[in-house]
Amino acid sequence: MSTQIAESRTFKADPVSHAYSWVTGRGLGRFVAELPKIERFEEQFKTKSDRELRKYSLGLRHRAKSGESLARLLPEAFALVREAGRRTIRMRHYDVQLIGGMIMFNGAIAEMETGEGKTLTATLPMYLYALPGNGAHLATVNDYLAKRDAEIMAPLYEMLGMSIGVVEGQMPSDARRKAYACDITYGTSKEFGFDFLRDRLLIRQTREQGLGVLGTLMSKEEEQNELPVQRGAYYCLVDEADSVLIDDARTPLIISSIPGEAEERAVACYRWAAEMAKEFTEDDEYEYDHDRKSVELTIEGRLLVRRLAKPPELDPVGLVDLYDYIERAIKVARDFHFNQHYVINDGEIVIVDESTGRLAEGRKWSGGIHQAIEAKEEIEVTVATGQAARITVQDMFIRYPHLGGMTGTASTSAAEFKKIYKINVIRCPTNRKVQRKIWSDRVFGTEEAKWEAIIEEIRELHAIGRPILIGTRTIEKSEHLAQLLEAEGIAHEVLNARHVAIEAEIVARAGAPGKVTVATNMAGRGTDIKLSQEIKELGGLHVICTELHDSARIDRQLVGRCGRQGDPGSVRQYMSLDDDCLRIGYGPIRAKKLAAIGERATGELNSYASLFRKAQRKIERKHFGDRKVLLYHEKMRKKMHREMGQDPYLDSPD
Ligand SMILES: Nc1ncnc2c1ncn2[C@@H]1O[C@H](COP(=O)(O)OP(=O)(O)OP(=O)(O)O)[C@@H](O)[C@H]1O
Repeated sequence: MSTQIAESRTFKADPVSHAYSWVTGRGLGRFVAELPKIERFEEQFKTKSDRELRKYSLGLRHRAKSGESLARLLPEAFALVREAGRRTIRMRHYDVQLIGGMIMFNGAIAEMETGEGKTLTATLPMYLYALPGNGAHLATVNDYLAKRDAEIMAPLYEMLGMSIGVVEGQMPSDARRKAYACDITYGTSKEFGFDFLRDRLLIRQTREQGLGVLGTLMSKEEEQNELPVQRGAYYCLVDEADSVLIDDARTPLIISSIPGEAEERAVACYRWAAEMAKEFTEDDEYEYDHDRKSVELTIEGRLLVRRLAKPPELDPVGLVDLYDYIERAIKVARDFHFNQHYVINDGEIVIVDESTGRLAEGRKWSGGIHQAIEAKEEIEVTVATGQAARITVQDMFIRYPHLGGMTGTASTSAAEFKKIYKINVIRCPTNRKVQRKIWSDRVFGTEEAKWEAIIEEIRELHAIGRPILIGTRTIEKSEHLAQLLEAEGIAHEVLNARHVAIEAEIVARAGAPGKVTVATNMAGRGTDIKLSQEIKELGGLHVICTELHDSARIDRQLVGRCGRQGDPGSVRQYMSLDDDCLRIGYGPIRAKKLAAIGERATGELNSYASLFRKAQRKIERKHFGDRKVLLYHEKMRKKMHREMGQDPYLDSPD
């Protein structure tokens, strides 16, 4: 299949009429041709009892296990799932959702507009791939979505005799094994990846009949007769495929080896330095380089390090190392802030991705920064020990012989998907015509002028009762906007992606009359915003984008919160000449010049809008380049390991 992105097509709303009136084009034609076959089976299934449907499903399973191709079984399987959906959860898959399901079945990424019902669409390929009994996995971006989606869809699967399991963080091994033993398993890519690594370590340990690294990693009970939890990789459907396969591609999942004496000493150093950092003041004991964001102790600072009281564990540590620990502790105290750069979940530091505002689970800062922050926050210091096992998110998914994806925003990265994963992106038509109105961009000279105009727009729309959702680039900026709203006396909610479950509920209510919600772009992603008739008549939800992100995909995520399922809605993009994206895209010199123009200007500078989008494309190209380099290095690393007869996942250097 070649990379084909079909142009937008107009469809008749499915529940109203069975007849579909689209212009078939390249890429979609063969899927459209399957629809009448599915409908014929559906007619037949409508007359069957629940028991008969289940029996039919068992028959399909038997045929798949006997080697009948899944592609041949597709019309029957999809018709069964559609009928089960209608009976159990009162949702009959739209024709466009059947097309989405076929795209995902065929190893491609279905790009479906936000709100088009990806959760329901996923049941189609998941059921079909579960038939042969090798297990079908659905990877979501967080535990909350895995659990929520599995719970919603469970009655549908169960009616067809399929078992469904969820893998969550903090789950014991036997519960994990049970979840993987199910026909269908929902979980995050992080959990799937760590389970793969733990199993691999276990298998090696069993083979070597020794305790080795893992012997000490596991508890006593686990040591006895521990079995792998996974059954191997067969089919994985990746939800929010752009975010997982592209944004998180570089994230390595790492299992560390056991700390020894040296690591215990390192913990003592981090803790001591964190406690002592406050004794040092800028320009007296240390100098701070604002461009490089680095800290260097002065002579006085070094003398102070010598004088400070130290616990006995630090006796063997050289002075030069102690200077490093102190410099790092000062840097962390100055530059890394709780609730802005990181949050603490279950006693662990979780990085807040500054470009998306999303929690970057599993990611760590390097160069001892992560540990220095842990010491500052007085939580367990996870010393950087040797790696017992590692895999990148990219590698983990490449292992699945059958891979599919779904997302609202992939086509801007279609070339990258093709190049890195050899996977196509196919855009799915919408069930109802998109009614979202894109209001013209507004560009201002300074951030201050921009905020003023934003507040003005909020005030006007709020006065007529329209709900407004405002997306900011960082948590800090969302808090700044919140203060401005406070000063205006406009009641609002602020979401910073800290509590995924609660925030999903708040986003769900963002469409209520007069609601003003401020959020980083990723907060509440995957949550449906329902509108009342009254709000629809007012024009629906209005979305304000306060700045361009490093990637157009992330902007589109926010845009997609309104105009869902044919609802009315509007969007406006704001920019200012001192925005981060100009600095990152064009470098500090040109950015300074632009900012100076902005300082002098008055009123709106809307003709500059294209300059911002150009900067964004430059940043996207740079990130794509970085990811290609990563892929090359990973490939070379694995090749080297294989040539040396080693396991690329277990024998990695630090
Ligand atoms: N075939 C259907 N019949 C009735 N309701 C449906 C159907 N498909 C989806 N829906 C409803 O549409 C809403 C949106 O679905 P869902 O949240 O899965 O969309 P989404 O594509 O995942 O959105 P996002 O991209 O924002 O995550 C839900 O309330 C769901 O119940």
